[in-house]
Amino acid sequence: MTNMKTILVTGVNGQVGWELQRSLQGLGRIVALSRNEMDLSNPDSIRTAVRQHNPGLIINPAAYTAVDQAEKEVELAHAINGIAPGVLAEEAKRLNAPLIHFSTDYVYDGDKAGRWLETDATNPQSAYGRSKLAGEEAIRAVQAQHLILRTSWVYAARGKNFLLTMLRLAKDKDTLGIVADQFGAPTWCRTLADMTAHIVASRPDWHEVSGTYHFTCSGETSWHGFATAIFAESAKRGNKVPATLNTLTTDQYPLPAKRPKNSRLSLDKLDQTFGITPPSWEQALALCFEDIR
Ligand SMILES: NC(=O)C1=CN([C@@H]2O[C@H](COP(=O)(O)OP(=O)(O)OC[C@H]3O[C@@H](n4cnc5c(N)ncnc54)[C@H](OP(=O)(O)O)[C@@H]3O)[C@@H](O)[C@H]2O)C=CC1
Ligand SMILES: Cc1cn([C@H]2C[C@H](O)[C@@H](COP(=O)(O)OP(=O)(O)O[C@H]3O[C@@H](C)C(=O)[C@@H](O)[C@H]3O)O2)c(=O)[nH]c1=O
Ligand SMILES: [Mg+2]
Repeated sequence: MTNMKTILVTGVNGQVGWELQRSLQGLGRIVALSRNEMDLSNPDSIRTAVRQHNPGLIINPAAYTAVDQAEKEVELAHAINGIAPGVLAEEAKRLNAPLIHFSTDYVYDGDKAGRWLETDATNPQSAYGRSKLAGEEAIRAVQAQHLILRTSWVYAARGKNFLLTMLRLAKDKDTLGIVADQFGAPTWCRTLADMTAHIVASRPDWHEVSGTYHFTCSGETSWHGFATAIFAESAKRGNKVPATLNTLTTDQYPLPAKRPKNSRLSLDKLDQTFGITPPSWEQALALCFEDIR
């Protein structure tokens, strides 16, 4: 089709960027760029690439996602996660195109009793979380049409993630210790990509829906619960799994960056605005295992 709009996707080799190419098929002419084609740490590179393709929609799943490393590379993380989203928003505004951006549960401090609402105060506890919050604020300041989609605990059958770390550790360890006092929703990258495509396909009034949304699989668990489910799925497929999964407290697994204890995000706004009820994290995990085989 000649009159299909161009959809520009950043970070094509990332977990979510990779799946977006697949899920967006048929919704536009997809231009999915790697770091070589658009370097988010360089605003001029961003402007040049956007102006070359003149997209009708920009989707930005690219990010600096190494949470512990970000404590040491604060400036680089800030450039990619904090500055670049604002530049993309300015470019989107010039083109009168919406920007769909991904953010994180790590913008919250994790100290709430119940599920977080999008209207709750943010208070990031890590350099990564602060950089992602800066990116959100930069987008909102531009006042372009945008969706900021806060997701959590993203995994895939490829890339770097907790699921693949667990499967790797299982190969030579019989006992693992896993944090059991941090709660959230593991989210399959394909669920994210499919829900994003669903929103795009529904052709919303972008001005009306502009704003910030929680965007995860349904349900909740701890990292220990997630690991337990991962090994249950893996064992079903005849793989060797650890005999013992010990529960750890956060204090027993010290890391450079502080993680939120409660990352449980309310999905009510997503349902009310777009009529989306995400699959449970358990359902999505089983489907992801089909993809690994
Ligand atoms: N992973 C998670 O658990 C969570 C992620 N999120 C957010 O969701 C989004 C998607 O995350 P996910 O797919 O997991 O991320 P990944 O780490 O899998 O992918 C990130 C992508 O960003 C690219 N990238 C990094 N730096 C640059 C740069 N300077 N210029 C251009 N591209 C760059 C990487 O490129 P390259 O391949 O070359 O390294 C990579 O392809 C991000 O916004 C992230 O903050 C939110 C909550 C949880
Ligand atoms: C490998 C391992 C981790 N853990 C714990 C540490 C930590 O609390 C938790 C998760 O560890 P990870 O380092 O994989 O997760 P982390 O990199 O913090 O994952 C985060 O990434 C960013 C990008 C986000 O936006 C977040 O939503 C979240 O997904 O599991 C164990 O308890 N035992 C282990 O053997
Ligand atoms: Mg990590």
